[in-house]
Amino acid sequence: MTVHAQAAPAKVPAVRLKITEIFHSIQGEGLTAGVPTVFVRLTGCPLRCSYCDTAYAFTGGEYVELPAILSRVAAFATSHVTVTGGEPLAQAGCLELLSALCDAGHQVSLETSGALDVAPVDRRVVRVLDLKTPSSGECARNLYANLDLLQSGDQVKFVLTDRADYDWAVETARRYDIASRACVLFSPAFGLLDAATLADWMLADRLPFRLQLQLHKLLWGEVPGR
Ligand SMILES: C[S@@+](CC[C@H](N)C(=O)[O-])C[C@H]1O[C@@H](n2cnc3c(N)ncnc32)[C@H](O)[C@@H]1O
Ligand SMILES: Nc1nc2[nH]cc(C(=O)O)c2c(=O)[nH]1
Ligand code: SF4
Ligand SMILES: [Mg+2]
Repeated sequence: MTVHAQAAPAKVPAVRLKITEIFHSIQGEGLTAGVPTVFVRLTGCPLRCSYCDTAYAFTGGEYVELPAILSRVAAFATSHVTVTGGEPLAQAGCLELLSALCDAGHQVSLETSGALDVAPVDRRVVRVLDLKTPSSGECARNLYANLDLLQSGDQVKFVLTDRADYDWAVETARRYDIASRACVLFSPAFGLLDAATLADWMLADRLPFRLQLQLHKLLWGEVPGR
């Protein structure tokens, strides 16, 4: 009897993502501020917001395969995980990463600029959607169709630099009735808009939105990996 050599199974290339850093910190933003969290920061962003505090993630980074990312995250033994960047959705493998983190039992959130479609994001992930304000210089990139995809627990964030941004954010939140779909966060651009001034504007206008300060910067200043 002739024995035929079996063809080796085709090798499926492992998903790999370009990573700037994976670190353990206190969640500084959004509804879980204060909760110990692991951050996975993906490299690269197609936007250039004027105030961006993470320009060091635009370039560089190292490719890491998905299983290695999962074990680096697991090593921190922490339930909450935030995938951020750069713009995480700019890498196709981000979708698989998000699902794999959920499958591993983590409570996962995604920080995204709102410029890319969130439709394919795993339903188990909390979406923190930034709507870029005029002073960011990237307002034209906002994908408003994303607002129709928000689910309970999701958050919409406006980072504000001045009064014109504030007025625009109030009007935009009203026009799209965002508060009925998600928690609305108003955050001062760090060092550019005084937080107390923003708080006074919000109180004067009786806004039912949440003031968000970047807790990690109050704790440690503006340093990478925090
Ligand atoms: C660095 S971005 C990464 C995720 C995504 N690219 C985005 O813009 O949402 C994470 C969050 O930090 C916010 N952020 C960046 N620079 C900031 C600053 N100087 N002050 C306050 N928030 C800032 C962004 O608006 C965004 O909500
Ligand atoms: N501590 C801490 N909390 C954060 N929440 C969102 C962050 C981000 O850069 O997306 C961030 C960050 O960079 N550090
Ligand atoms: S989208 Fe996010 S990472 Fe990109 S420039 Fe704007 S704030 Fe920075
Ligand atoms: Mg940050």
